[in-house]
This record gives sequence, C-alpha cells and structure tokens, in this order.
Amino acid sequence: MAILLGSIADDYTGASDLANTLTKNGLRTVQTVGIPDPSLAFPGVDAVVVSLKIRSVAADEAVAAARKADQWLRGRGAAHVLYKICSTFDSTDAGNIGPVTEALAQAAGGGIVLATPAFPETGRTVYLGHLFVNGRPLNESPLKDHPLNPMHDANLVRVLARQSQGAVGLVNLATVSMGPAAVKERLGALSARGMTAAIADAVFERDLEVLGEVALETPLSTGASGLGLGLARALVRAGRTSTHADTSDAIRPVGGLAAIVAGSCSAATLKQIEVAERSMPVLRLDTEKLLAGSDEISAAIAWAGERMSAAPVIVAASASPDVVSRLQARYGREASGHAIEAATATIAGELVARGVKRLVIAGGETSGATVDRLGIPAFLIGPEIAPGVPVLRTIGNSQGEMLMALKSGNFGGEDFFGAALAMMR
Ligand SMILES: Nc1ncnc2c1ncn2[C@@H]1O[C@H](COP(=O)(O)OP(=O)(O)OP(=O)(O)O)[C@@H](O)[C@H]1O
Ligand SMILES: O=C(O)[C@@H](O)C(=O)CO
Repeated sequence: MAILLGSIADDYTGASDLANTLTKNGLRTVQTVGIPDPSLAFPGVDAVVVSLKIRSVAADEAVAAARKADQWLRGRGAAHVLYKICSTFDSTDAGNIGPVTEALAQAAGGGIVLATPAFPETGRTVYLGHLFVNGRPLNESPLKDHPLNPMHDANLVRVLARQSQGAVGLVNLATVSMGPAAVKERLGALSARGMTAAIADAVFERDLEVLGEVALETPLSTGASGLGLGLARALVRAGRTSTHADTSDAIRPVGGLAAIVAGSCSAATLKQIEVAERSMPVLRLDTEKLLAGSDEISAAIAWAGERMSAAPVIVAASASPDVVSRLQARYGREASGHAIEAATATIAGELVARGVKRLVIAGGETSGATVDRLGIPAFLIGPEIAPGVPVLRTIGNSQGEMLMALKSGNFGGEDFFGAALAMMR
C-alpha cells in the first residue's frame, strides 16, 4: 500500500512526537529508525516517520542522510514529505534546517517551501516570524542555554536565512487567517520574488489546518508536530484515510524491569527528575568524573543492578546550565555531549541486558544514542503520555518486545516519569 504521508525527523524523540500527533489525528503511523530493512513489512500504514539523528551533525552529513530517506519514502508512494524539525527550531548558523530543506526541495523539483515550528499544544507559537516558547521569545526561553544549540534569535526568518543559500520570506498571521487561497497567493508572490522558503505564522491549531491543507499540495514542508497535525487533518478531511488509528495493540504489557535514563539538561527534565526523586531512587552521574575517565559507567550499572528488581530507578547525567558550561569549557561542546551520550547509552544498554523491558529516555540526542545502541529498527505508536510523547512498542529488536518512551527535553509535566511508568506495564 502506498504511504500517504512521509516524514524525515531530525531526531528520534522528535520522530515519536510527530508519530504521536499523526496517530492522534487519524493516520496509522509507524516510526522507523533510519531506512528500514526490506524484511520489515508495514501493511495498512498511512504514514511513516523515518527517524534520523541529523540535528547536530555536519550539514553535508545531514543532507546525505535526509536525501536517502526522502528517496525511500518517495519510492513508497509518499507524494508529500514533512521534514520534522524541533518546535524550538534547534539549529545553528551552519544548519541543519536550511541545508536539508534546500536539498530536499531541489530533489523534489524546486518550489518555495513552507516552514513553521509552531506547535500550540506545547506552547510553541509563531507570530510575525518570531517564535515564542510558552509565551516567551525563543531567545529569552530556556533554549538560550541549550547544551548543543543555544538559541539567541527569535526571528526565524533571520535564523533560517542565515543557514540558507536562498532568500526566506514570511507568511504572516493576517494572511493565514484568510485561509488556504490567501496563503497560496502569498507563497506564489514570494516565489516570484525569488524566495525559496517561507516561515509561516501559526498561533492556533486552526492556523495549522490552513497551512497543512496548502502544504499537502506541495511536495515538501518543514515543520514540527503542529504542521503534522495540519497535514493529517487535511488528509482525513479529504477522505483519504480512516479517522481512527488504534493504539491498543502497542500498549499490551511486556512485564520485566523498568528504568529511566536522562541526558537532557532542559529546565523541564531537571524539574521532572527533582519530582521523581521523591518517590524513586535517582543516581546523578558525576559527569566531570565521567569525562575525566573514571569508572562512573560501571558504578552506575552496579548501583542500578542492586535496586531495580525492587522498583524502577533513574540514572541521570542531566545538570544545570552552569555545570554544563563548565564541562563544555574544559572538554568542548560536542566532545562532552557525545561522550555523555555514549555513556548514558551504554548504561541503558546494560540495564536492558539485565532485564529492563520498560525504558524511558529523556533527551533527543540521548534517545538517539540509546536506540542505536539497542539496535531497534522501528516502533509501533501507543497512547500519549503527555503532549508530544507516546508510549512506543519496539518492533524487530533482538531483546524482544519492549515498551519505551522517548521524551523530548522540554516536554512533559512535572510528574512525567511517574505518569510514563504508570502507563507502561
Ligand atoms: N552534565 C552534563 N554536562 C554537559 N553536557 C551534558 C550533561 N548531561 C548531558 N549532557 C549532554 O547534553 C545534551 C542534551 O541533549 P539531548 O538532545 O539529549 O537533550 P535535550 O536537548 O534536552 O532534548 P531535545 O533535543 O529532545 O530537546 C546531550 O549531548 C548530553 O550528552
Ligand atoms: O518538536 C519538538 O519540540 C520535539 O519533537 C523535538 O524535536 C525535540 O527534540
């Protein structure tokens, strides 16, 4: 069966966020990790979200991986591909949102690309091209302290232009509120002026419904889950798919032990760990010692091994912005990030080898490293734990079926970890 909608996600948590949104809005969706092996069949699926780990790699590497995923999706019938980026537009002046969008647009035959990270359900809105995170401009939000891509400019027209070859325009809220015809006309006018991408404002879901309808008529869009919502609703409205995607199969109990591994240093994750610490054992890794080469990894595995048969445990590298800056100043931003991701992935892998079947990971890069380490090829999408975070059921991995949740750094309420474990039996 042909895929109705394809998506290339720039990280794994973002992929599960989008897969959750598409499922909630009526598309039967599977999340794959990279391009799936031909032996994995996905009958009766409307949408496939290919998870890549290309948010924080060199732009040429991101472009090459995205192009391959795009070819695979188009080869399976996807007439529209959504390049799923972070709702906080995580990127740097070197990319990768601009270079990947331009490469995919070129492969699709050119044309202006509609782009918006708006996702109102999680407080991400775009007005006059400026991104607000829970009402605060992006550059004043906790994203200003992100360990890998601190965001210092809320004007996305400017941000995207700095990482693009082509010029970037704006489709403002006044135009979006006039409906699909007005948006199309504006895109046509921007394209006639040589613009190759346009940031679109969106404050409410109805704005994303308008943008989804317009985007669906084009081969490519760039956005977060909000645009996914718009695309899914447009497909359902057009009668091209069912209006209900069942998640009950994905949530069947798996038993086994449960653990949480956190590498996200976002304000939300730090609070969630603090709250969880009141009811479960938490090991805070000493990341300075870890980077200095001491045996923190074995110590963490032993610590968890002694406790987790009695109750779920949390192992966290997560630290406050001042600790992160200190470490980065000494070891470099990328080197420290990657070394800690490798450590948390090793710890998670060893916990799974010791009987963990229900695993929650906090942080996009952290999730990517862990899922790769576990060799998981794909996920079925279960019910939502919190906006943007579904329960996932692994498909095709050697450890047998597991339940997982990949939590984007900034997502989830204060009791996210308790809520996740309550749904994963
Ligand atoms: N104590 C620490 N000091 C420095 N870096 C750390 C520390 N703990 C974790 N890190 C690194 O910070 C980065 C956090 O990125 P990650 O994508 O996992 O979380 P996030 O950015 O909050 O999540 P998302 O991408 O979903 O928004 C990782 O590279 C991780 O290894
Ligand atoms: O869009 C978001 O905010 C998330 O899905 C994400 O990509 C964080 O890694």
